[in-house]
Amino acid sequence: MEALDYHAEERRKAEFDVEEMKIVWAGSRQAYEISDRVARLVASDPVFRKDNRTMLSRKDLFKDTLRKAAHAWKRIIELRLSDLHWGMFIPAIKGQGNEEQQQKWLPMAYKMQIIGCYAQTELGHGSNVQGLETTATFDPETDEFVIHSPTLTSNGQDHGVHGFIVQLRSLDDHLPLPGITVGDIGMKFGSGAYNSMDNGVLRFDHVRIPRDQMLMGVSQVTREGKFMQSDVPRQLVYGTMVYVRQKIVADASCALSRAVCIATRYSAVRRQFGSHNGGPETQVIDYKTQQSRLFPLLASAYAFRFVGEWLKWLYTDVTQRLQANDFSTLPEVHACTAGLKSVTTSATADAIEECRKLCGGHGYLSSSGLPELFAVYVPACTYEGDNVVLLLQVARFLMKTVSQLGSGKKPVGTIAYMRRSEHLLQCRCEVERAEDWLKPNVILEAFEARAARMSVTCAKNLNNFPNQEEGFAQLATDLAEAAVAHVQLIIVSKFIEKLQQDIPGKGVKRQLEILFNVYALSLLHKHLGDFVASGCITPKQGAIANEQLRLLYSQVRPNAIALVDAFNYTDHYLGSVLGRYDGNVYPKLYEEAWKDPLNETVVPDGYHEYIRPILKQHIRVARL
Ligand SMILES: Cc1cc2nc3c(=O)[nH]c(=O)nc-3n(C[C@H](O)[C@H](O)[C@H](O)COP(=O)(O)OP(=O)(O)OC[C@H]3O[C@@H](n4cnc5c(N)ncnc54)[C@H](O)[C@@H]3O)c2cc1C
Repeated sequence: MEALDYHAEERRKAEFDVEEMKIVWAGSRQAYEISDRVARLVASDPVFRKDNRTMLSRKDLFKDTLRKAAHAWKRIIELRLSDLHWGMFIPAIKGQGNEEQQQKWLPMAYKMQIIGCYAQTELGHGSNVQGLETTATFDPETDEFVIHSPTLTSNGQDHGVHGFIVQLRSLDDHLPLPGITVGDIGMKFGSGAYNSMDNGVLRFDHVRIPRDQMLMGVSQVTREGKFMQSDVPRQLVYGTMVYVRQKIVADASCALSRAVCIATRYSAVRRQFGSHNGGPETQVIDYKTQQSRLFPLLASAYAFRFVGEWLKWLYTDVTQRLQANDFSTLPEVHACTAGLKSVTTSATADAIEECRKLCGGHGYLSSSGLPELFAVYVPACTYEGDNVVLLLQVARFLMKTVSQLGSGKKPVGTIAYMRRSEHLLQCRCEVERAEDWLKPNVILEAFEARAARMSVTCAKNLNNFPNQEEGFAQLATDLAEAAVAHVQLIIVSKFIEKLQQDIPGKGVKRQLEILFNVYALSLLHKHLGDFVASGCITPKQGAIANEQLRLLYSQVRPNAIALVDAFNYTDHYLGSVLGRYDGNVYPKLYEEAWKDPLNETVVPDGYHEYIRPILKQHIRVARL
């Protein structure tokens, strides 16, 4: 019997080759084949079952996650799959360790003979790394460091923040070693999500480690206790930073596309109002308000995917330059990756919540998959640099660039547009009709002009303060907004570069052009105040952009289901009744409800104890 597909009609409407779009989304045919194979392997393996997660206690959830991780590791070895992406421990050794240390620690870490974490944040300090209080004091008599928290002892000299490898637990019985207090920080946001793992709480009480366990890639302490910078330039650590941020941006496109896939499929199944003569009600995806909330998110998922792809290239480029002792692009790369981390993660966190609302009341059910996705995703706005703190770093870079404009120092890479600041500060947008807003060069210039003008205005306003730091503190909000404008320009320009490539497949490029226009014009609409206030466009041109956006939504509509099918997500990966590939939502929602332990008895536990006595009592009306 042929399987039911409630989305079949939607899929027939698609105007492009979905299989080809899957390859564009994955980045290459090979990447597509690998991700498809791994996703199917995981989906068909009962150990990776996840439909019961929200019913498990914290301890069972944690243990179940360990079981899955161990099984995943076993399967990776059995099937000879290549590297997993390791979060922070391995990148820290790679980025901060010297060659000898890398040779010693990395093979063990890759084989999981040692499992590490990255412990930097303290209760008192996260963003302000210089404010960390744990100390490492060198003892020349024993050739050891004494690691201690909080600050009690010191040799009187502060040499800044450095990485150390400290063994926390015994490799035999997993007990914490002497002087180490280690545990879990406590229950975290949401059910499932980060509660499936332990985020550590850790204290050191005069813990001694050999001197060579200080990560000595960029600075070192000699046998005599002399602190020295190594010959290797400090900037080398930036390679690791670009790698980690590139991964975070790629994760943003995954989380966002996952939420959008659920909301789009459900919006095509869900019907409300509009029935004529007993006919079917309107699919909610046909409401313009639904489209104007959903389609920009769909377009953002593609935009983040492409900028993430470009970041992979940037990582290779930076690595090659660093090896050749060329540090010229580092400030720009640092600002660009910090900004992209901030903007893509904030947008994704907001988008997941919007997708929950787009699914109405059912979006609030755990079985929609959205609550856990939200809980898992939102800390990305905080870890690896708080998003606001990162934007302010970008703003500092922008202010420096503006201040150097007259000096002959040419801005490079993603800030190269500032070379044309004279033009961008006075150019006029030439849009007269709605279709003028479809031209990539028109959009690009509007975004460049907005970013340049906001930065230059901030730089001018800073001069009104007695000193730069005071100005920076007072104007922080404007500066963060200027940084957002700069980063959105980067995303828009990388989408344009993607469209300039050869993209095969019937109708594929056309769909991407439509999505590009939706992405850029919806941003323009959202930030209309910036564009108009900085004089980049007139209010009328803003209204015309909105008109064009409405037309674009109608073009996305018939392709919406196919555009989310192109993500190639298995039902197992989505973990959502609402986002099922076949759209068979209602019977499955009903089935899910009966799995809840509350439904194990028809009379809930607690009724006889608490509710019945109230119902059966003779209520005495008291006179006050
Ligand atoms: C799920 C999760 C996993 C984590 N994993 C790790 C890990 O493995 N290892 C590790 O070491 N740490 C980890 N962390 C900690 C994380 O890196 C820090 O929480 C993060 O760097 C933010 O620092 P903070 O907590 O000090 O925030 P704060 O800096 O205290 O932020 C509080 C508020 O102050 C604002 N703020 C701070 N400074 C400024 C400023 N200069 N100007 C304007 N506003 C400012 C922020 O925007 C924010 O709104 C993890 C955190 C989470 C949530």
